[in-house]
Amino acid sequence: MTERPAPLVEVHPDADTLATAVAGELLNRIADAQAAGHVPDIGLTGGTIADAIHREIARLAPASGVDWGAVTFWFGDERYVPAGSPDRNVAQARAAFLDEVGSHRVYSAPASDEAATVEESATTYGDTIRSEGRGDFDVLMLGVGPDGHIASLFPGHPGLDVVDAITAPIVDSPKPPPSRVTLTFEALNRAQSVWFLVSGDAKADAVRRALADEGSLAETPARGVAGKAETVWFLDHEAASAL
Ligand SMILES: O=C1O[C@H](COP(=O)(O)O)[C@@H](O)[C@H](O)[C@H]1O
Repeated sequence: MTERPAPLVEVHPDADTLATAVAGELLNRIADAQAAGHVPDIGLTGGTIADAIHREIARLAPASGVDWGAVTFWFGDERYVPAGSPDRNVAQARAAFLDEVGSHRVYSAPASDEAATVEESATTYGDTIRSEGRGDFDVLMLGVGPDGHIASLFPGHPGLDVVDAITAPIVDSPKPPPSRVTLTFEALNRAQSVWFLVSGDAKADAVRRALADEGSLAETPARGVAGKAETVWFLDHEAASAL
């Protein structure tokens, strides 16, 4: 990775205030990009704090001035399960805000009833990124697991070693469901802004390891991603408690 700005840490009192702050900041970024004549590419994530942020986006959307037809949404990872499954990250985001705001520029890896294999799903998603996107996210949001995983890049997992590809199939994820598609480090590190979203004391040690001066990417995959223009860790007090 080329030299990147040092990460910033922004600590909020609790998960609710964190969600409101991130949602408001994202809406501002999208509106500013659109005002400058740009159609931003935004990377979404799954997970608990992401869901709270998405619901805040829906609440704040009417006053945001965002043109929902002029912003493209992607997912850092997706679960290879049937399209109707609530386990799909895209299903979670659609239910929380995408359907409500009427966003149609939404891309995720094909579901298990849309692609014959998880490998095919990963290849198709990579092709879609090349054909429909710039491959350079304006803002990429990433949840972080208690083990330090981001997207579907898990500690000690072969997915960490994929190079020369922007997507990878994951067949034995330690967190269910086992079959997933993830963006690789190579793709994640093309983002201008990377925002890590973390709440709860169960993740405090992962946050500490990710931000420590020394440490291994194999143990804490979150260490392997940084934005070209900025990296911000949005934390609540509990997630920041080991810093
Ligand atoms: O499996 C996943 O987990 C992480 C974090 O989820 P959380 O429930 O611990 O918040 C998420 O960022 C990732 O996109 C997802 O597929």
